[in-house]
Amino acid sequence: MIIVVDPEKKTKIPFSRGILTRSITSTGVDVGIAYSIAAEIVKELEKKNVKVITKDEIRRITYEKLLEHGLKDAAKKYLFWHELRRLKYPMIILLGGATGVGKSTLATELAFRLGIRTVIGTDTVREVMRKIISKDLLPAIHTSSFLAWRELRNLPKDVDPLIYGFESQVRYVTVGVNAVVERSYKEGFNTIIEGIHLVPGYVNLNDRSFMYLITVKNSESLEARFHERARYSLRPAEYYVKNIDNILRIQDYLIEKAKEYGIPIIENVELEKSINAIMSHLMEEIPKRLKEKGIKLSI
Ligand SMILES: Nc1ncnc2c1ncn2[C@@H]1O[C@H](COP(=O)(O)OP(=O)(O)O)[C@@H](O)[C@H]1O
Ligand SMILES: O=C(O)[C@@H](COP(=O)(O)O)OP(=O)(O)O
Repeated sequence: MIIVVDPEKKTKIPFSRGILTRSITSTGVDVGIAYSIAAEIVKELEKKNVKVITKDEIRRITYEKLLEHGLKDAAKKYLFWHELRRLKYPMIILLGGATGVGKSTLATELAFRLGIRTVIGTDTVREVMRKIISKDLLPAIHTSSFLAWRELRNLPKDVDPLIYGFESQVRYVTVGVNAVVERSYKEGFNTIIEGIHLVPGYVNLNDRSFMYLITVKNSESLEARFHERARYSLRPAEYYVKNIDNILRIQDYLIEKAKEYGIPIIENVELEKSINAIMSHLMEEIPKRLKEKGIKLSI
């Protein structure tokens, strides 16, 4: 067995091909190729009868192996994400977007790539609030975001009822969402929060938060997602398809807010491309924020 030591942190753990595969996958390399590169590295270490190795040595070997395989961009990303972990720079990534666009799917994949253990959905925050605050007290949170308008009485004359109702649910749920953001920031957790309630201008951003608006191209692709999701969840496609026009009107409103607040908009056509777009943006943005704090990445 090969033992991985970290003299700085005084840790000793058995070498895991799975851990190395995941850190290579975080660069966007296909998991199958990442696994075979990890296997190649293990084989070479065993051939040299290596018993103990440091994390820095693994990093160097992996970086060189990626270059050997012609994966120059992946090699650069590999060093970047490791440097970030060494710096202990906890990120709060926020994925907003209309119902069904792919937020939770992206959140799960991004968490895997970046080794982030905390993923929270705003619909979970809403569920907790529903338990605490009764429907009689706060009807707007006890229904879907795109139906909140139906629970309100005496709406002002000059407003769009759909957006007014949506904003009322967002305003209430954001109280809980901001509490999650604050705790993640204070505790220094890497966290991904995803949900319809992440609306630019409502959620409090900070120097370590990165918000993205996830969108779909059109009604047809959104409807396909509702049917796809219904295959493995109890959320019936019909319920969402029936409200698809209002859901897309909310998407138009979210796009306007994203433009107003300079939030990157990711049209979620292919999962891989969306993930790479978010990770590339993070790789550009994080060094800028670190530089503002006088910290230069050593890569
Ligand atoms: N880029 C994509 N291409 C195709 N299907 C996708 C993509 N992203 C998500 N999906 C599918 O669309 C459905 C809705 O995705 P989900 O993540 O549940 O949306 P949300 O969390 O935004 O409501 C899921 O079945 C998911 O597999
Ligand atoms: O309120 C809403 O629009 C959706 C948001 O969930 P996502 O589809 O965005 O995950 O929750 P629902 O009422 O379907 O439980």
